[in-house]
Amino acid sequence: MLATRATEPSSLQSHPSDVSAGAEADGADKPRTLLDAAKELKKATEALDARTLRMVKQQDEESRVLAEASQVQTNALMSAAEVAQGFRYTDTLKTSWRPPRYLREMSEETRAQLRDKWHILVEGENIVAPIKSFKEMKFPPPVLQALDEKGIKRPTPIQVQGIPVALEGRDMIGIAFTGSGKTVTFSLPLVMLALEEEMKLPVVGGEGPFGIILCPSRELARQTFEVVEYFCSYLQRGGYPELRCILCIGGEDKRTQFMPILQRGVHCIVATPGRLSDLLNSGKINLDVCRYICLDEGDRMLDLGFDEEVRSIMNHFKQQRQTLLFSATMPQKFQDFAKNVLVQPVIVNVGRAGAANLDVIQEVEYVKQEAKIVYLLECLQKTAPPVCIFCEKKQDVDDIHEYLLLKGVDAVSIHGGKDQADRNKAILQFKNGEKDVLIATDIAAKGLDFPDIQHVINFDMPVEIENYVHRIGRTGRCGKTGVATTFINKAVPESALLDLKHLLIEAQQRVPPVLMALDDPDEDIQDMGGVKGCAFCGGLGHRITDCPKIDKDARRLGGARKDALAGSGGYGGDW
Ligand SMILES: Nc1ncnc2c1ncn2[C@@H]1O[C@H](COP(=O)(O)OP(=O)(O)OP(=O)(O)O)[C@@H](O)[C@H]1O
Repeated sequence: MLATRATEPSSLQSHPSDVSAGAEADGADKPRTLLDAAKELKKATEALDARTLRMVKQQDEESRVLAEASQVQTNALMSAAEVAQGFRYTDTLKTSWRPPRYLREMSEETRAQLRDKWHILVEGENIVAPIKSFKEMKFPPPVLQALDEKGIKRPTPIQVQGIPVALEGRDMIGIAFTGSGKTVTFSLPLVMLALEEEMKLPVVGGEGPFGIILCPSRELARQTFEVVEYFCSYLQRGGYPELRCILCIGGEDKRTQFMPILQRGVHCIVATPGRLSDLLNSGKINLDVCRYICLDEGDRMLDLGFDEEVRSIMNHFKQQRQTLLFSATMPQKFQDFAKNVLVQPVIVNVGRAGAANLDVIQEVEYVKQEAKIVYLLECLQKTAPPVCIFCEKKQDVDDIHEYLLLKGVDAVSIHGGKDQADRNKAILQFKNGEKDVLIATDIAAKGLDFPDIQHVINFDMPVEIENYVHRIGRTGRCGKTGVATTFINKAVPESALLDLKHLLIEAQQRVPPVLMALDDPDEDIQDMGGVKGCAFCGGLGHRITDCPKIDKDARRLGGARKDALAGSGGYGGDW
């Protein structure tokens, strides 16, 4: 019995079996005594204890770091009154929308099979069946026509499940690859809610909105606003009532922006958090009848300095609202925390949150710092335009822009330091195909839908792997393929390189020798407590205790929030 038990730990650890092999070699003809077996067992147990202790310590430390880091995010989704009173809504909101009868009667087993077919993972209770066509989602004819004319014939997996969940009024966390059609998933239910309200009782001056969509950048807000307006305009042309939408973003004149519309009553608002929060606090807009809020790039919104603004917006709700969070990157633990504040939420997940879009061919090249700008020109030859170049620093954006113009490349650039008119013009020219190359900071990395980008070049590797996923996601959108090239060198922190290595492995891409040679984190630690990689940012090459993002948050919580972020050339306030 003792001898059998002694062999168990040795299969888990290399040391004990080495010892045992050594013992056999030393005295091959000596019989193994019970004392030998007991010694081996002791050694193996000690090694096992040390490993368990290390893992327990790591898990404790992770829970502590995570609890601190996530406090800001969770509270941001509740109003001050709700937090103070410990008040929770328990029932989900109801809408008049119902799926077709045959879907209502569909067995759980068939629902699960359909979800498997589309690679959709769901979590939550009483989840509506996935619906394979927009017609069966019961959109009115003008909406179906609008979709069709945009080339949107069949729903993508996130739409198949996400749209019915949102139409039913459920709180939701939607996670799907970049370019997989999340915007339509949260915009159409808002339009339908506004239409239903308007048809019940027409909006009067000063009233509304019924729903808001928050976006982390002005450019993304404008793009989403255009999508919402597009559907509303088709409805009106099709004989339905006018639905009025406004875009509330910084850097533009408020009066011309929307004052005349507010005087007539507004149905939908698309906004950046800073500007909307200002307008609410100054009493120009109210959320008295509002019952829908969607945070696009929800995780980024709450961890990049918008938490105060989001919380301040939440304070203006007078009733229960439907809350939706969408992103391509939403670490497991963020989902766990969001689940605590949403009301019976449904999580709809297509692919691992934070995974790269598989339609993007990812190439990584070692380029010395001083050679990067010259090599960039060669790299631009890889594909036809349009091409996006991303940099961490505003200064690099300006330098590359100047260099490419000198070399005769038709390029435009944007970053947070440019004035809004220049930013709008650059985006418009690039979207229209008038310019071949856009050079940008992460300001353009999230959510922007440029048609048919062929190639994304990362002039430098972002420290946060999520930014990498969003950047390369500007290409390979909605079923098309694209290429992403990333320059790396000694200046890139090892944790970023490790995250990149594991992301490439996951996406079955070629891993260059320089990344292959990196020492991986301990395997036990890599996949521990049911969390693969970092619980906070989703990076696969490090744990939360070494997360580069938490460092930034710590600085932020220390009071230097906007400055620290503004310096990065990326986020910061309402940009
Ligand atoms: N069902 C569909 N069929 C074809 N094209 C679609 C469909 N749904 C959306 N699209 C188009 O796909 C493109 C990408 O959609 P969208 O911008 O919503 O992606 P996303 O998932 O929000 O990406 P990101 O994570 O980068 O924000 C858009 O041009 C959109 O019009």
